[in-house]
Amino acid sequence: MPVNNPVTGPASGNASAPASDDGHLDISRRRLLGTVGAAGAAGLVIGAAGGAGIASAVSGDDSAPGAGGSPALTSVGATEVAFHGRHQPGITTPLQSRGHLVAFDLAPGAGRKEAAALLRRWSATARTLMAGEAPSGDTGIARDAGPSSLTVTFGFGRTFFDRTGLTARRPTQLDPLPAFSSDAVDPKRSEGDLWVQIGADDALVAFHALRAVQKDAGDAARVRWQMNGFNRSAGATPRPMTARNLMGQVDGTNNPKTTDPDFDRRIFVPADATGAQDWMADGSYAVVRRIRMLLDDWEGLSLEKQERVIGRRKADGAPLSGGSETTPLDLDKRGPDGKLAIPDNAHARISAPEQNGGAAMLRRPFSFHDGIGADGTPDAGLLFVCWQADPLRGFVPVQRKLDRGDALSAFIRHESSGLFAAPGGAAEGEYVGQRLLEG
Ligand SMILES: C=CC1=C(C)c2cc3[nH]c(cc4nc(cc5[nH]c(cc1n2)c(C)c5CCC(=O)O)C(CCC(=O)O)=C4C)c(C)c3C=C
Ligand SMILES: [Fe+2]
Repeated sequence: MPVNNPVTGPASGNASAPASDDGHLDISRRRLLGTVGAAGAAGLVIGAAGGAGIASAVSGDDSAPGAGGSPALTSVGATEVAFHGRHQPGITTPLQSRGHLVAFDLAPGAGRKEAAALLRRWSATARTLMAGEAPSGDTGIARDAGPSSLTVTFGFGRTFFDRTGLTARRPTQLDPLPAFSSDAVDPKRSEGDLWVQIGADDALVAFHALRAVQKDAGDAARVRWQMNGFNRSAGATPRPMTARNLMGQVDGTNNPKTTDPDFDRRIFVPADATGAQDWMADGSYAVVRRIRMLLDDWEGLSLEKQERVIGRRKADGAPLSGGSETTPLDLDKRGPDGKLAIPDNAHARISAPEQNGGAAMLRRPFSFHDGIGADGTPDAGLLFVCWQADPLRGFVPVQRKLDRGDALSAFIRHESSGLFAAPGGAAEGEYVGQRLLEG
């Protein structure tokens, strides 16, 4: 499958079945949603052509295109991400074009037992849907579509541990994020006992998963907040390119790459983690921020000023110090006028790891647009999701620095915030979080 997110590069293993490095199953023999009904029909089976991930119908005569059966899936629908693996899916998976973020609070009276049953249900549903199969009693929303790179990722918020009697197993990494001076955070749309991130390359597949997750919650948990996001569709550009955000910037260039020697150390909790975070082995911490963009103000800036706010060219994302998109920033370079080529308050300079004691995170955002306000301004921006082995060595130092002097601050507003511990991936026969809930 063409990767629409070169920033994350080839991702680390996430498949127990034959899979590529990024957890996409190259050879998929799954029943399509809608073909597996109550009758358990011998449904259409797809096979993704090795490597390219292009689907072709191989089930039998009546499934061939034009023969009265369903036509082959397109490449977008055919791509499957493995549920089981060392890490949860949806962390190093290439950005999908649709996303839903949803936080739940456990219902009054629900404790560890109910939470364990819920995670077991959610994991079974995620596994089924990610394989392109239909759960029993399915809504049919995603009928006819393939897995479409669906990922479902689960995390635990700070408050989960007191509610389930697991306070002793709460890692210090879940301590509240510090308050930042530019925060305008709405507590009702922040945090939560449990968090689910859904991503897919098809809007109906993504919504289908959201409904399934909500239904599975049953009496055990209630939705606290929910947000919808999007990214560019796979195949929209002539070649795979780094995503753009709603300010029009190329966004994601300097993300850590899975091929970096220190990638795992920066993004994932070590496999031999001990103490209160032993259950977080191979997991990662997600910081989630709904960041509103003040687009009228931003779009009022000249191109030159916009580029100086970020420190990169808008057209191709190249640093203002020269080169192409992937050329490293030259933070010392000065122009003929003696001024720094990348201004001292440019976002890319301030957030660079070398300016923050090596602090790094894997940014994996979705854009959002929730309509136009009475004042005519779009309620739009970035659902900023970043992953790291420890927020105190990732998001926190960088945001502290940005808070003090980022030229971008005048054009954005952090409106909600969450910090969640996403445990390692579930092995076959396990559910996500089992080591915490049954350990
Ligand atoms: C605290 C972390 C960060 C927040 C919050 C944040 C918000 C934010 N960023 C952009 C646009 C861009 N960010 C870019 C780079 C970049 N941003 C962060 C961190 C936060 N951004 C980091 C760590 C980096 C990489 C720095 C580096 O290593 O050089 C860029 C440049 C291209 C790129 O490397 O991705 C853009 C563009 C927006 C619009 C935004 C809030 C809405
Ligand atoms: Fe940024």
